[in-house]
Amino acid sequence: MNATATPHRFAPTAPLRGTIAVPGDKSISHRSLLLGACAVGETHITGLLEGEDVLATAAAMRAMGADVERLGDGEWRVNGVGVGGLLQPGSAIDCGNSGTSARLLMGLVASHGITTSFTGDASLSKRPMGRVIEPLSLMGASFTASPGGRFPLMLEGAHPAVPITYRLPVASAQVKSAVLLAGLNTPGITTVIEPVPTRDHSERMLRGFGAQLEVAEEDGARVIRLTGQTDLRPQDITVPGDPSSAAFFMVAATLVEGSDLTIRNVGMNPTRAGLVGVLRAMGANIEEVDVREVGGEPVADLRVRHAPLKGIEVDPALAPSMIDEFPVLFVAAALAQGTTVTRGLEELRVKESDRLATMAAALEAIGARVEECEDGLTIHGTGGEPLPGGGPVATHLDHRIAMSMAVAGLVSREGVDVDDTSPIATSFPNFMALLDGATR
Ligand SMILES: O=C(O)C1=C[C@@H](OP(=O)(O)O)[C@@H](O)[C@H](O)C1
Ligand SMILES: C=C(OP(=O)(O)O)C(=O)O
Repeated sequence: MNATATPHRFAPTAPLRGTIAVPGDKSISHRSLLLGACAVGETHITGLLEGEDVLATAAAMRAMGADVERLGDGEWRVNGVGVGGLLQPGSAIDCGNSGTSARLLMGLVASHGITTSFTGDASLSKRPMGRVIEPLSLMGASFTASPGGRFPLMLEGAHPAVPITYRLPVASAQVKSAVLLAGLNTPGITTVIEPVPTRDHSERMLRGFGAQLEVAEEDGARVIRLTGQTDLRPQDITVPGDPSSAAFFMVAATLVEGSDLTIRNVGMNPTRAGLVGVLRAMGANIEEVDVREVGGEPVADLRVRHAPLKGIEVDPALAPSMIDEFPVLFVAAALAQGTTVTRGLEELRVKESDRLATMAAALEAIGARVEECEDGLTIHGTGGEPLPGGGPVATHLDHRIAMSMAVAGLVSREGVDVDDTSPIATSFPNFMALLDGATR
């Protein structure tokens, strides 16, 4: 457990009602700062997620010469240094708990004449970095990593870097984005081949910033070609609400009887929205109201009313479009009628915690019936009966485990003790306040 752990008991509550808005999308927030820093002139951002992960990216961009300023709630201004203009930071780049900061920043630094070390917390220091070290080494960067290709590590950027064609061996938007960001300051064309599509915010935003980027469908794969060393134009960015944060409220309102909750302004990019379809297939009542486009991303208000769920087999092909939502889906499955089977989720083992093992242990600790296999969980639901509850459940510095088990507490008999809620601040600082407000 974390030295400054903040335990909390989540007890059964009143139904979730009214209207809430979740904070800005974490992936888009990181990228707004990174790309804003690579443009010349002023990028203006509204709705930026002010979670610890994104603040780590903001601090890194400042340390490398960008002028990054908070103007108000979620409103930020970035005066960039231009493509290739990043400076040597004065000290190590601390990525905290954030895999996205770690991998995207390594990509950016890899094609600059910068030598710097990267550090992170105990969770990030266990996560694999070999997946970005490999392509960035092919581009000419050199690395001295901790055993197993882990943090802390030292990166010596290549200047000039070498353009590569890289086929992603793992479905990861972070690896794709690391190579593309390295490609920004690399002469020639950097190509990423993506056999399994992952979130496409980097491609959308690079285009929005004026990068020369083309996406083609070739032999069943997405092929992304970026021409390096062209200027980026500063942008006005409106960050939509994070569907991965909305997920906790979608599941909570579905499970708690009597709930009728509207979640405003949720990003519905098809590469992110897998959970909505899966919950609907289980019987959830989720209505998309006022579907619109905000800042180049589809957005909707979601009205979620309580509905009984039934277990299903989740198509493994959906995994990338809901990769961060599985912990809370497991909670929904634990309350469904019948069995839910998930497979193809080996990536969950290398997130902030091993999310298959952590969720299996946490759900079992509160009385759910779960079987864990190498790449998924099989969960036998209660058919709507509350789970017994109990704990304390171990969250292992993983915000999504903490929030998922908070939702489980709402539909338990005794409540659920979560050993540490402090990691919630990495992605959803006002989670507890929104939950209190919606259940009052
Ligand atoms: O690119 C991104 O912003 C992210 C990609 C995903 O990670 P992987 O690329 O490791 O799948 C996701 O789990 C993470 O929360 C954010
Ligand atoms: C996996 C996650 O984030 P990251 O990889 O940025 O730590 C997440 O937010 O669930």
